[in-house]
Parts: sequence; C-alpha cells; structure tokens
Amino acid sequence: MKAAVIYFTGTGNTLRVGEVFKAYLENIAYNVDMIDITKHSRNLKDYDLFITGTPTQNSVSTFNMNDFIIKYISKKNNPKARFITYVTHSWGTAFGHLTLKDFISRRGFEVVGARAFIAPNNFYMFRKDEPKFEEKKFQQTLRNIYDGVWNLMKSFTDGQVQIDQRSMLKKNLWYARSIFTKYTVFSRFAKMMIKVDSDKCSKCKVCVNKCPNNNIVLSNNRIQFSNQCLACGRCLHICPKNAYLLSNKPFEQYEGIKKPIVELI
Ligand SMILES: Cc1cc2nc3c(=O)[nH]c(=O)nc-3n(C[C@H](O)[C@H](O)[C@H](O)COP(=O)(O)O)c2cc1C
Repeated sequence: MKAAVIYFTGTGNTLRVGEVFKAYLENIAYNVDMIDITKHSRNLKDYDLFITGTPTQNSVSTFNMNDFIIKYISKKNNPKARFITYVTHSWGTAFGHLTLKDFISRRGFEVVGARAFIAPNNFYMFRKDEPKFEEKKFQQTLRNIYDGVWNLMKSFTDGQVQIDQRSMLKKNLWYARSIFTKYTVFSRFAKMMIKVDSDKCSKCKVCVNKCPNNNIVLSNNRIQFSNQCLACGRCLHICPKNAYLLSNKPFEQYEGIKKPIVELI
C-alpha cells in the first residue's frame, strides 16, 4: 500500500507530527512518501492514502494546501485514495482539519479521519497570553501528539472514521473570515508586521533562502519583503542573529521540535 504525508510547515511542528503518521504507517507495511508542498511540483499517482497537514493560522488550515491538492491530486490519478487531515495549533481554536476535510470531500474523495494537534506555539510573541512552552509542558505535548496519532490511526486500521467534532457555525465563520484575511492581511503579513534590525542583520541571506514562498530578497543591502507572505513565521525564528522584529519588538526565537517526536518521548 502506498501513502503520502503531504505537509506545509513554517517552523517544523507540522512536519514533526507528519513523521509520527509515517512511523505508524510503516509499522503496518505502507510505503510512505513525505511531501513538502513548497518543494514538490508533480502530479501524484496511485496512492491509497493521503495524510495532509498544515499549521493553523487564523483558526483554519493554510490555503496553499488547497492549491496543492487542486494542482497535483486528482481522483482520476488516485481512484482508491482516501484522506486524513490534520492541523497543528496552539491556543484552542482550530478548525483547519475540518475545513480542509470539507474542501477534500467536495473534490469527491472520502475523508476517514480529521484531527487537530496542540503543538508548541510559534507565535507566542504576538499572543502574549500564550507564552512559550516550558520543558515539562513541551514533553507532555509531544506525548499527546504521539498518542493522538496512534489513536487516530488505530481507528483507521480498524475501518472506523474518526472526525473531530467541533461547532459547525464557528468553523464556517472562521473559514469565511480567513478567506477575507488571506487576500487582505496574510499575504502582506511580513510587510505589515515585520522589520529587520539593520545593525544586527549580517546579510547572510538565510531568511532569503529558507522562505518557503520566495517572499524575501536582499536588495540595496536591506532585507525586503513582497506580498507573497505565507505568514508562517519561519524567517522570524530562523535568523542566526535574531535580527527580526515583530511589531517593532525583538523576541526570543522558537527553537522548534529538534528531533523526530518518536525519539524525544
Ligand atoms: C500568523 C500565525 C497565526 C496563527 N494562528 C493560530 C490560531 O489561530 N490558532 C492557534 O491555535 N495557533 C495559531 N498559530 C500557531 C501555529 O498554528 C502553531 O504554532 C503551529 O504548530 C505552527 O506549525 P509549524 O511549526 O508547522 O509552522 C499561528 C501562528 C502564526 C505564525
């Protein structure tokens, strides 16, 4: 059997959760491809299962996943394929696994699982009420992710559908709101919210090279942003000099989940 874990990640959480899905599936003899949607540009064919994951932004999944599915995953090329959707998130409201499920169902595929996973927050410097995780909470969070994936996948192998139940009204409201913000705020997120302290910046271009949507350039000896931002936060946390400012303020960087979760718990 052939599966793909298809993910978008800004700071690694969604990839780390995807790796847990991969580990489970390999245990039951699936061949599993890990596909980063920002690096892949070919049609996918003959898959039995797709696991699709994104970070949560504005309570829903990131829209680049919808665009990827439209472009590269058709029912014709994958007649037997079923889907499981997931999101990682931080502070309670997450509907992206469900809005993604709705989107995929509308494309004629069966969705057999959908779940949101609380992960360490990569946006604590914006949400001051949700501070950076301490070590003990971090460990427990990783354990919950692992158990959550195992539980979901056990249902899948038992032939059961496990879809997280959440308020349909709130889901639809957040979805409508996020379509609006996608065009008005998120694509301009870097331009509106981020600056680079030019005294600290060493012009190393790590942010330029690692931006998943080629939204950053070094021009006139200054880091500059275009309007293709995915608001993923990677540039903020990856800068080796911590030269980025969010809302004009410096912050402590998120270090991410440094190893596969199966090695850390
Ligand atoms: C711009 C932005 C918006 C976010 N919005 C939400 C949100 O609405 N709800 C939430 O729980 N977490 C939110 N988060 C936190 C991320 O979803 C969370 O840290 C996620 O696990 C990051 O995944 P990644 O490491 O794969 O990029 C937001 C993060 C960013 C950068």
